[in-house]
Amino acid sequence: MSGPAPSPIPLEEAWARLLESVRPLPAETLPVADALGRHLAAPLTAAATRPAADLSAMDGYALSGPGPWALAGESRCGAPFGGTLSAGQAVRISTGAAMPAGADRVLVQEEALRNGDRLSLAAEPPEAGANVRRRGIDFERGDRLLPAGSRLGARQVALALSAGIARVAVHHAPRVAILDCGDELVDGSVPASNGAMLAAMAAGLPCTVRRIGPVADDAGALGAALAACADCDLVLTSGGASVGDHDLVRPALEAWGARIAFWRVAIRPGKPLLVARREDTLVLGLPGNPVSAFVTGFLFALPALRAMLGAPDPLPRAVPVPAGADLPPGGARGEFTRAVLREGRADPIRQRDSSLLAQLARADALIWHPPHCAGTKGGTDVPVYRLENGAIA
Ligand SMILES: Nc1nc2c(c(=O)[nH]1)N[C@H]1C(S)=C(S)[C@@H](COP(=O)(O)OP(=O)(O)OC[C@H]3O[C@@H](n4cnc5c(N)ncnc54)[C@H](O)[C@@H]3O)O[C@H]1N2
Ligand code: MOO
Repeated sequence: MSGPAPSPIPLEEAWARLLESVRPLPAETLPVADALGRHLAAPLTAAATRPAADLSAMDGYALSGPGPWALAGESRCGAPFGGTLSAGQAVRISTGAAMPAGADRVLVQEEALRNGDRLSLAAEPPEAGANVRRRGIDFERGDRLLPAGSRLGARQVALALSAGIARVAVHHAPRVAILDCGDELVDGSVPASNGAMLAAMAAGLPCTVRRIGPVADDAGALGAALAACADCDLVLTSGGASVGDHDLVRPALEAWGARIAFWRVAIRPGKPLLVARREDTLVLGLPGNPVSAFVTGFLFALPALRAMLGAPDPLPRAVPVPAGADLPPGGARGEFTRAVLREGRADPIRQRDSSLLAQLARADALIWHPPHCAGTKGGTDVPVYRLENGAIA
């Protein structure tokens, strides 16, 4: 790609082209507890039935037939009652303990009158099946529990372990390199905060991160830094992505043999975003302005990582939230306005300069204002991306 800078492409097109450029990484098999945050490479199928037997849902007495009853023993978790009850017999039972053969209901202990080994009712008799969890009501062995692509969070880890699954096939964790680019970062006159910020954003996902640089605005230095990233799945650069004389990321990528998928997106902040691929390495050239680096990291780098991890739906999701104030009509670029969520509204932050970290740090959402949209009255629902969790539930 050479000559004048191309026209920025719409956000939706940029997202589509990004997702075309990313494939889930190959699968590996891991112990379930080590697979936290990974996405399944194959469906999860129950290897056991849960509950494995009929269980009591309450502490009380398992009953056989009408009362009064004679106590015949106890069923505890891990120590079930071995015999079979006949009508007029009961056993003391704990929550989660196996129902004895011959019993069909549980009387909760608060509704029982006990006199030695004799048991009678203090209230209405329980109906047949009362307070019993039937075998297999959660799932049966062989049931399809989760489809391929599901993310293993805390609840899914618990489900897999409960279903008797010790190891799972998941997509590999991406290897990420993060490069800070700019002479002012090398000489220390500007702290290289973008790299640390992007590494912190990536840390919410399973991946390994290598920080490189700061790298000088110099074709040789950039080329050497990129060459050190050839084994990575994702390379994030920040800075040097625009059109100035010292914005060398694009030519350095081309010299390295990368193919540019697109450069420049019609969003503010974040217009200079560049996406390229070299063999199995995806490169996202993020703009240097800190808010631009954050917004493009949020909108493109986190989704790219999620897609590599095998997420079927890796893009952030907007939710409708009433705008806390009037918003002006949209321009040629769609605008991601930093906002503070307060009392169910998204209060826009007025300052738009993409270098302002103090405003970014107090924001907890982005309001999306599409290109050329009409002005919006305060109180009207607008699409809002929550910043926590990368806007993924
Ligand atoms: N003539 C034009 N100029 C600019 C355009 C344009 O279209 N035409 N686009 C503007 C937009 S929009 C953005 S955003 C910036 C992005 O520029 P670069 O990606 O080339 O970034 P730099 O020029 O290298 O740096 C910009 C700014 O950010 C600071 N920076 C850079 N890296 C870091 C880092 N790792 N940590 C903290 N801060 C960093 C750098 O010191 C600069 O202040 O271009 C506009 N210009
Ligand atoms: O797009 Mo730049 O990111 O506006 O400042």
